[in-house]
Amino acid sequence: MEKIRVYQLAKEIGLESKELVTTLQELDISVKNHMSTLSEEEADTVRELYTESSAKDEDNKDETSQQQDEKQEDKKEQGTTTDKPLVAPPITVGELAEQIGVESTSIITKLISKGVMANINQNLEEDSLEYLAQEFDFVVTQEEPEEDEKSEEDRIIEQIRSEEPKGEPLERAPVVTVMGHVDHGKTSILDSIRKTKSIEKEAGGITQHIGASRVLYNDKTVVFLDTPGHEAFTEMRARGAHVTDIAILVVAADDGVMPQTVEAINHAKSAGVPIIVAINKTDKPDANPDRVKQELTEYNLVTEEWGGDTICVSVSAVQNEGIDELLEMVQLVAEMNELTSYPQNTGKGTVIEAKLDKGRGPVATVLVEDGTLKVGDSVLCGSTFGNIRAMVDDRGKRLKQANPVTPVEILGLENIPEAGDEFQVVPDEKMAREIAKKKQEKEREEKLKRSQSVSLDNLFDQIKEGEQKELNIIVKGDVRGSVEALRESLLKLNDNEHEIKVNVIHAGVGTVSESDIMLAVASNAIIIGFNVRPDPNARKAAEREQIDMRVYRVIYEAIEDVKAAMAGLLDPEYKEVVQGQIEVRQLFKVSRIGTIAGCYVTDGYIRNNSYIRVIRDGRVIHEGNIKNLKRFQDDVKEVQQGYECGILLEKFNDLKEGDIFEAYTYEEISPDV
Ligand SMILES: Nc1nc2c(ncn2[C@@H]2O[C@H](COP(=O)(O)OP(=O)(O)OP(=O)(O)O)[C@@H](O)[C@H]2O)c(=O)[nH]1
Repeated sequence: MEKIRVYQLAKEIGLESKELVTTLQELDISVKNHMSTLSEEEADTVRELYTESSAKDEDNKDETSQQQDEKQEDKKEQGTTTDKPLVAPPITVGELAEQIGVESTSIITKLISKGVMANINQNLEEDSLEYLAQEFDFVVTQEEPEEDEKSEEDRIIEQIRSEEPKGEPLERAPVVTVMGHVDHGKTSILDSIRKTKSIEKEAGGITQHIGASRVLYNDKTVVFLDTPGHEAFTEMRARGAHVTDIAILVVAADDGVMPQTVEAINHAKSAGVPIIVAINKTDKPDANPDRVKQELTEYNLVTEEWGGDTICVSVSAVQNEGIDELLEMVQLVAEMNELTSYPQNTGKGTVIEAKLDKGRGPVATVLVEDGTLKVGDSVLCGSTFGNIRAMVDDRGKRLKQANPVTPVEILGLENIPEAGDEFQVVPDEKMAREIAKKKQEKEREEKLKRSQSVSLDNLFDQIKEGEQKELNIIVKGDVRGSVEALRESLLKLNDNEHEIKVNVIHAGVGTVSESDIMLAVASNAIIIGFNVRPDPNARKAAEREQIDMRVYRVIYEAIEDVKAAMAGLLDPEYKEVVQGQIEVRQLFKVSRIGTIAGCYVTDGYIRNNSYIRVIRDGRVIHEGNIKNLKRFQDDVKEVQQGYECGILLEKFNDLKEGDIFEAYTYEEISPDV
């Protein structure tokens, strides 16, 4: 039987897709969004309804809301406030999802069923929040910070915002990030979109690479962030910025789902950003889009033609094919999420990138997400400030003012802000300077206090204090089998009666990378590695961001540690401290002695009593002791970074050039007083 998509039927009967989705849901016809399909019969019912009886429709609505009211009453009666999560407004859909541990899409769906259209970056109104509290079992607190605890900055910004929103909301352009595995064609898709749809075609300008660019499709603008990949996306998120509205996941049709595809899926999901799949390279003879769709189902991305609600578009970036449909889908999803802004508000938004230009001083590209930014405005931008001296858009055009959502390069800041920093127009420069100074001090203090990120050591205390209701874990391992085994065992911990829920937000094969650390920061997660080590940059990032990262060689031990931490029984007396990284450059086989490794200390130092982990291609292949540490002919106690040395390991000779030794030791943890 012929099937029809919701948006097609909506077009046919002259309705907005979202209105039709709401009506269908009220009629108990199971649809998720505009891409869901309807049977001929269901479509006919709807057609009849719209031609015959709109009154009946109204009745249905009343009934549903009455039922909902009753349900809410019931819940109110049963409701206790003891162990429910506390949620304090103002809060966005995305933040709420994170706080109460549900998918943002579930919240959005619930809101739609109540006739409220929201996207994940939208602040929830009191009514909606109360309604969601009933549905998801949390408690809304009105906990405002004590008046005198509020910083000057909060007070001023609050005052500015208290007069908002001003005027009517206007539809705003969606902001899109392209993600996917290396070489699957992210840049090619972006290029093809820009080449065929760039606004410059109409305006005659020249594209400037300022970090984000606009394209025009169906007379509507779509903003693309120029740096593809989930790393940049999550780095911004880790800094608290929620810029992306939609993620395009690029998967090459001849290669299928690869490790970074999975990473991108999990990064987008944990941010609650809707995913549109672009199956690329469909021009290749060995392209197999069906295999890609099949593989995606493993990650709960089921294409709508197979009954799911994931939009998959076949494209060929090199032949510019499918690009129109891809943009059409982006606009449909944007329409469903009802992205709006208030151009009459004071300008605010997010920094996309920033640099120091020799001639022009600090230059930042910002996305104006709400309000209007004008030349001459005083702005607070992260912990710096300034007066906007000039603005240039992505076509190299000088602007006097910028509306949402325009990417603009701004000049006039005192210092270089960071990507992900928020900017806000404030009444005058003096105020901006004062607030910025206070903000810098506060940031310094906060940096010192930042040990509050979750760790197995403080988990139990946080559970007791009600701060932690779930434990997010990122699992990395050497082979898929062990990653899956570890993931499943961790999830089984949910069967026990612990007061905390374990979520594995990402599980992947390979070393722990910097992007895993960023995901951990953005999602307040710990990292468990199995037979893999972090790369040096990841280790430094984990230290800087104070992420709890643990590496095991036995699955059972990892599970036991998490279990013990949940029960408050983890009582580590020692912690591992990495001393240095050493590269094996040459091997000397000496009979009766063994293999001596000619090494170079690339980072830190090594001692003759260090423990050594031998790492090959990111995998741990041996752990043990040093038998001999030498500089030339002499035994030495320590060798520092930048020096060569000879190392003979105890009980291990199966070395290869290029192996990495990680030197480490254990330090006693002084008991808390
Ligand atoms: N045949 C064919 N080749 C494509 C298509 N899209 C991209 N390629 C090729 O695939 C290779 C990788 O494309 P990129 O666009 O650089 O891929 P990417 O995902 O941005 O790669 P990284 O930036 O390295 O992560 C290039 O050689 C492209 O020419 C396509 O639709 N068809």
